Parts: sequence; C-alpha cells; structure tokens
Amino acid sequence: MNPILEQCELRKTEITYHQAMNSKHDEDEQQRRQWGTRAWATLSAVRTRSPLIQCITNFVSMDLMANTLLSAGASPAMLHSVEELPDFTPNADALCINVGTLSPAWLPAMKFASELAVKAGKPWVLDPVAAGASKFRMMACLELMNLKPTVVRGNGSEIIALSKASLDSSMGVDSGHESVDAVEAAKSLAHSSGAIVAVSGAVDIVTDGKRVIGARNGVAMMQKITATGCSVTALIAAFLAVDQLHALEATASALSIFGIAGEMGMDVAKGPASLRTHLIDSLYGLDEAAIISRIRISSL
Ligand SMILES: Nc1ncnc2c1ncn2[C@@H]1O[C@H](COP(=O)(O)OP(=O)(O)O)[C@@H](O)[C@H]1O
Ligand SMILES: Cc1ncsc1CCOP(=O)(O)O
Ligand SMILES: [Mg+2]
Repeated sequence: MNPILEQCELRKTEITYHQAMNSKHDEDEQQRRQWGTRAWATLSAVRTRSPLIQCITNFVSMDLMANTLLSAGASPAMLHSVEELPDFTPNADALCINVGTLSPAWLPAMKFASELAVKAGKPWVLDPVAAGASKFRMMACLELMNLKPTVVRGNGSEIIALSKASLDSSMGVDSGHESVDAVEAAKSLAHSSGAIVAVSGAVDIVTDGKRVIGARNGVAMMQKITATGCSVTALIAAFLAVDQLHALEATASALSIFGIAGEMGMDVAKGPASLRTHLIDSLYGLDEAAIISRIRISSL
C-alpha cells in the first residue's frame, strides 16, 4: 500500500479505537450514576418509611447492628423469644437472622421466625457466620437455607463452605478467602437456593446465579471492627424492606452505601475504634452528592 494511504488507515483505526473507548467510558459512567441514583432513592425510602427490622443476631453484633439500622433511618428490634414471634414477626417489615453465637436454644426461634416471615410475604436475610466451623453450625445454616431466605450475605470463606456444605474448622468468623475467589460458589449457591447471594470483601459480590454485580466501596479497616459484616447484612434487610421486588439491586445498594460510609468515616478516623463511630455518623449524614460521586458498582 502507498505509505501515505497506510498512514491514513492507521490513523483511522486509532480514531475508531479512541471513540470506542470513550463511548465505553461514557456508558460505564452512566451506569455508575444510575446505580447512585437508585442507591440514594432506596436510602431515602428507608429514611422516610423507617421500616421495622427484626434481628435475631449474635451477642457481639447487637449494639453495632441496631445503631447501623438507626443511623440509616430504620427501626431495629432484637427479639428472639419463640413466644413472641407469632405476634411480632408478621408485622416486621423484614427479618435478619445471624448464627454468630448459635446455640440449640436459639435455632428453633430462627427457623420459626423465617417461616413466619415467608408466610407474611416479608423478606428475610441470612448471615451464615462461620458456617464451616462445626457440623452443628453447618447443619443449622443448611436448614435455614431451605427456609427460603431472600438474601444470604457472608464473607468469602462462609459462602464457599456453605455452597459445598463442607467444614473448615480452622476458620472462625473472619474470612481466609478473597470475595472474588467465591464468585462461582456464590453463583452455585444462588442457583441451588433461589436466594440472592452476597459475598463481602474488597469487592462486594452480588449474584442471582446469572447476573454478577461488583460493588467496590469500603475500606480494609472495616474488617478490623467486629460486626461490620453482621451490620451490613441487617442494612440489606432494611433496603429489602422498602424495595422487595428488586432484591439484587437493593442488596448491592446497601453494600455500597455502607462502604461509602466507611470511606467517609476513614477520612477522619485514627483507627478501628474511631472508624466505628465515624462510620455510623457518616451513614447518618450521607447525602445524594456523596453517593453519586463515590458509588462504584458495575457488572462483573
Ligand atoms: N479489603 C476491603 N476493602 C474494602 N472494604 C472491605 C474490605 N474487607 C471488608 N470490607 C467491608 O467490610 C464490611 C464487612 O465485610 P467482611 O469483613 O467481609 O464481613 P465479615 O465481618 O462477615 O467477615 C463490608 O461492608 C465489606 O464491604
Ligand atoms: C467475633 C464473633 N464471634 C461470634 S459472632 C462474632 C461477630 C462476627 O461479626 P462479623 O461477622 O460481622 O465480623
Ligand atoms: Mg460475618
């Protein structure tokens, strides 16, 4: 080819490539802003409607979980006595069940409450804390999975253990896996259970078994505060309470909002103890501009 023509062809290819990259960037940016608008709308609905969230949760998490729900605008209630459930659970807007400090005495209440929630058409969320730590805990988590949770949220190790129903008794409540290593396990668990599955970590993964969404907000220091995982699970329940028909989107939004609050808290925190306080303050004060500018959700 004539060298001048060749140069022209090369230049044309270059321009087409840059145009394609620019339009991909514009599309990503548009998608990011749409997620921001959705997350803000859902948080606003929680603030306006103040959904009642019943939590049957571990002793470690009760305080942070209740304060997370309050600062997001929801109304937490830590009720777990079997005698109270028939009156209370059907009237709650969503239920959060967490097996962190599981004992045989509590399991019947967890199962009964989830059955009542399903019967009343209310969403419920399972946090399978340390699912692989013991046979008793794994059996309990599998039984609860059979009771149709709307969402299950765990860390990488928990979701991998649960999806294979396999024990790893060297693991406690902290994850030994990256969340991205649990994508296939999460998809398989979503397929087999019909639940939306969320895996928290540096990237929060949310899947219905087909779509996989990644939410990249948050800071690593959040792992150094006990019960942040438990608390974000409860926040997911609050988001589901006001947007039950879009469980995948509500779950990704709750994870991002909590992550953004962590990022903003980290701007002023000196370590885990002060981050705990500043995270709650930031969640309480979050506004639309901060969400739109900081949200990092995309398809994987
Ligand atoms: N490396 C990380 N970078 C950013 N955020 C993180 C990181 N690890 C965990 N988080 C966030 O911390 C919170 C708790 O998640 P995680 O520690 O995975 O749960 P769990 O406490 O159940 O193990 C979530 O909001 C998650 O997004
Ligand atoms: C330390 C501990 N032990 C039993 S439950 C619990 C809290 C776990 O919280 P998270 O899963 O959010 O880290
Ligand atoms: Mg946990």
